[in-house]
Order: sequence, then structure tokens, then C-alpha cells
Amino acid sequence: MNVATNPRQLVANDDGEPALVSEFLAADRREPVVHFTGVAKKFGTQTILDKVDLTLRQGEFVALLGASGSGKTTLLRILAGLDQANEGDLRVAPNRSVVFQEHRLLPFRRAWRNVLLGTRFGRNARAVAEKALAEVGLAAKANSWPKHLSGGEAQRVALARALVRAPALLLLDEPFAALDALTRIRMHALVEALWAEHKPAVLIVTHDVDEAILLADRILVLKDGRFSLDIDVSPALVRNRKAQEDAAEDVNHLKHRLLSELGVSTGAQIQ
Ligand SMILES: Nc1ncnc2c1ncn2[C@@H]1O[C@H](COP(=O)(O)OP(=O)(O)OP(=O)(O)O)[C@@H](O)[C@H]1O
Repeated sequence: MNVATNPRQLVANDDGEPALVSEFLAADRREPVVHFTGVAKKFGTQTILDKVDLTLRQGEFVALLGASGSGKTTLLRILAGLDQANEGDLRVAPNRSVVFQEHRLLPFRRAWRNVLLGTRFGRNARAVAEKALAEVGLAAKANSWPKHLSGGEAQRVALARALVRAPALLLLDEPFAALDALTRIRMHALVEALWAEHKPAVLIVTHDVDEAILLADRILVLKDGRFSLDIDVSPALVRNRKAQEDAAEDVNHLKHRLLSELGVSTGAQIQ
């Protein structure tokens, strides 16, 4: 196989030899859950997506960065089937779930019923919902009304609702942006654990470069309707806080590269 056909596979080590190629090849044999070719989207005369190609594979954890208004949510909505592209070839696994920045729970349904919204699990339904709530650490809140849940808890119910469908593709649109810093750290750990357990492909839209580097094994930057960067985070650093601390220089380099692509010179947050 000619690895040079995919620039993401070209990771050279110090000797100039392609390194880790076999790992990437192995990764690339995983089933695609998204295969977009030439996908374009306009709102009026404004071009949001300018014939983008995108392949996401089973178990990939991808962060999508981009300045405000660059089209991240639009792309996510197209992936979710909530919006339509104007042109292009779009293939997406049918079983996909979305978690938005706001939890979108129905206020007049208890937590466990919210988890099941739009699903049919028959007589086992309650047990299925409780299992999903237990997975997000909310077994004790199954009977709670949304208004009695904290922001982090409500977002965890939203995650349980997404997971109960066993999605091949989990779409997360700034799911932690409205949470306080401590809750956000806990949510990172939870999402990592859930991903490790279920291995869906994840696409997370975020404004937070640190979050992207911490969680993702691949980072995309959307700019002027195209992916201006498509970077694999070194496998040794992916979701490994200790390794990231030890390799602080490399991590900083990556962070600055991303920030500069986003037009930000300092700080981790993009406005
Ligand atoms: N339904 C719509 N009708 C018209 N224009 C829209 C519509 N939805 C989005 N847009 C425009 O498309 C552009 C991209 O919006 P989108 O929400 O996808 O950006 P984003 O990268 O997610 O931004 P943010 O980071 O601020 O959430 C914006 O200029 C927005 O105003």
C-alpha cells in the first residue's frame, strides 16, 4: 500500500524514516463511519463549507477547532442529519448521537425518561436507562426532574441519552463550554472513560485548544470553508496527562501551531 497517498500517515522519525506507519495503517483499516467527498454548504451567498472531504473511522476521537462563525456547528449538524449540504457525496453511519452545549432535556420528564426519549426498549427500558445513568455516575438521580439537576449532572444525563443508542458516531458540540472548570475536568475524564468502553468515533467541537489536545487523537481546524489543518496527535501523548506534562515542549509547540492557525497569538481560549 502506498502510504504517501494520505499525508496524515507521513510521520517521520529522527532518521527521516516514516515512523509508526504500521499503526496508522492498522488504524486506517477501521471502518469509516463518515465519508464525505466534496461537501459544500452555503447560507445565501456565504460559503460555509467549500467542498470538504472528511473521513472519520471507528474509534477515532477527533476535535474540531475553528474561529467563531467558521462553520463548525454547521458541519456537525450536517453530520447529525439536522441540516443538509448543498452538494457532495455524504456517507454517514446511521446510528449517531449528538450532545449540545445545553443539555436539551425535557423539563417534564424524569432523568431516566429523558435518557430514553425517542427510543424503544420495550419492557427493559427502565433498566437500560438506569444502566446508562450508572455509567455516567448518576444512578441515584434516575428519578430526578431536570430542574433538580446541576448543570454538570444535566449534561451527564444528555451523555447517557446519547450513549443509550450505542452510536457509531458521537457528535459533541461544545458540550462542556457552559460548565465550571472543575466540572469540566471531571467531564473530560468521564468522556474518556465512556469512549474507552464503547469506542464510538467522536467528533467534538470545541473552542478550547487545551481540551482538543487533551482528548483527541486527531485535530482538525476549519478555516475559510476548508480544513486548514488535520493533525494526528502523537500516539504516545494521546489522553495521557503525564506524558503530556513530560513532553511540555512538544505540547506547547502543538498548541501554538493551533492557536496561530486560529489567529490567536496567546492564551488557550479562542473568542
Ligand atoms: N440557518 C442559518 N441561516 C443563515 N446563516 C447561518 C445559519 N446557521 C449558521 N449560519 C451562518 O453560518 C456561519 C457558520 O455558523 P456556525 O454556527 O456553523 O459557526 P461556528 O463555527 O459553529 O461558530 P461558533 O464557534 O460561534 O459557534 C455563521 O456566519 C452563521 O451566521
